[in-house]
This record gives sequence, C-alpha cells and structure tokens, in this order.
Amino acid sequence: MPPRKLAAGNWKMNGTLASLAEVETLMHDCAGAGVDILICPPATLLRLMAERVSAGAVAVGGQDCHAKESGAHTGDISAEQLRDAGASYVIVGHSERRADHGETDAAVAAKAVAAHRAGISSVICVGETEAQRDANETLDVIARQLAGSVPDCATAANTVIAYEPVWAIGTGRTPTNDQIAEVHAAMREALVARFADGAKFRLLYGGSVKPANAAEIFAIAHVDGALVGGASLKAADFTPIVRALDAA
Ligand SMILES: O=C[C@H](O)COP(=O)(O)O
Repeated sequence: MPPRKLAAGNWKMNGTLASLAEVETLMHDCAGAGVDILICPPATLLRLMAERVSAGAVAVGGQDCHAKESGAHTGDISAEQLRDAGASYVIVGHSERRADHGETDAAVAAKAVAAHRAGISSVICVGETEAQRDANETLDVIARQLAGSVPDCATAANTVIAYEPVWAIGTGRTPTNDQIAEVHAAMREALVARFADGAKFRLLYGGSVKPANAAEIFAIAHVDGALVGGASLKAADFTPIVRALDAA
C-alpha cells in the first residue's frame, strides 16, 4: 500500500491572530479530502490553531525544536512543549534554519530524536544549493544529509522527509520533473537500504509549489506530498494544492 499523502504548509515567520481565519476556511474547503493536511504556524499561533482544528481534519506542527526537553535555552522550544501546545509534527533541518542558525546534520538528527522522544513526528528537510546542483553534487549532498540528519530511530510512522532544493524556495523556480524524480528515487533507495520500512516513508517535495504546478509535481513517482511555504498562507491557494494531491 502506498504511503498516505501529506499536504504540509510552513507559514515560516508569517501570520498573526487574524491569520487563524485562514485555517478555518481551509478546513471547510478541504472537507472530505483523502489526504493528511498539516499547517506549521509560528509558535505564537500554535496553541490557538490547535484549538481551532480540534475536529481533527488538520494537524498542526512546529517549525523547529530544541534537542533537549527543558532547560536554560532562551528563545528555544522543546518538542515536549510543542506537543503540549497541540503539535503532532515538527519541521527540523529546514534550509533556512541550517543557513540562519548554522544547524549541522548532527544537530538536525538530535532534534528529530527529540521529536520522537516527545511522541511527535519529524519532517526532516534536505536539499542542495544552486552551486551544488551546478557542480553536479546534488545526489551526493542529499545522500549525505539523509545519512546525517535522519536518526536510527526513524520509522515511516514518525518521520517524513522533505526534499527542498534551496534555490527553488520562494523563488518561483522549480526543478524539472526529471530532476525531482531523480532525487526522490535516490531518497527512496537510500531509505529502503537503511530502514526495514523505508518504502513507506512519506517523501515530500518543497520549493515554489503553487496551484498551477501542483498536479504535475504530484504525478512524479515517490512524491507523496508537498511542503509548501508561500502558497500555504492563504486557504484560496492551499486548497487547490490539497485537492491536486487528493486527485493524484
Ligand atoms: O517549507 C517550505 C519551503 O521552504 C517552500 O517555500 P515556498 O513554497 O515559499 O517556496
């Protein structure tokens, strides 16, 4: 049986209390969709959003977590605190965290372990820079990030992998279908080689996914959903992406 599909939205550092109306519209407009829907709002909205979606049609998640459960780490949030606020997922290793905060593969793996310790699923991000793609290093970079960022305790039930080429994020540029297919096939192969249930991990594509290109991307083998940034902020944009995934 193929993995259940997942449409995930990452609001990044966007959204205020007024934005909660979007998730209510999304729930209404996506009612009956046969895919999982996840929204990762900023931490300030997590608890309130979790309350609004308590009917269960939409899951909420954090955008990062600390590796430790608690302690003197000003400004950080633990996976346990995310779960306490109503999160069932957390994104770890997003390229913006890797770049802005110097997160290494080992740090990302420790965060994923923390998520699993807290009983929430990790969405582990990998992806090459434009310079790495131009240098034909993409598959090596992805293999190295997967090996280093995905912990041994990962299972298909607690881990989602998101392939996000750094140069495609927020730029309106996307890889060709063949390029996405090549990376997703390589990721599947690496997961199958390492994990007993590697065939069941959900593999998301992320980077300038829009209503206009979603169906084409979801038709690619081993693409089990998307991690969407800008187009997840408005229900009017995210709903057609969810529907395209449901139809794929
Ligand atoms: O986490 C989401 C990605 O970084 C994609 O962002 P984007 O859809 O705005 O390109």
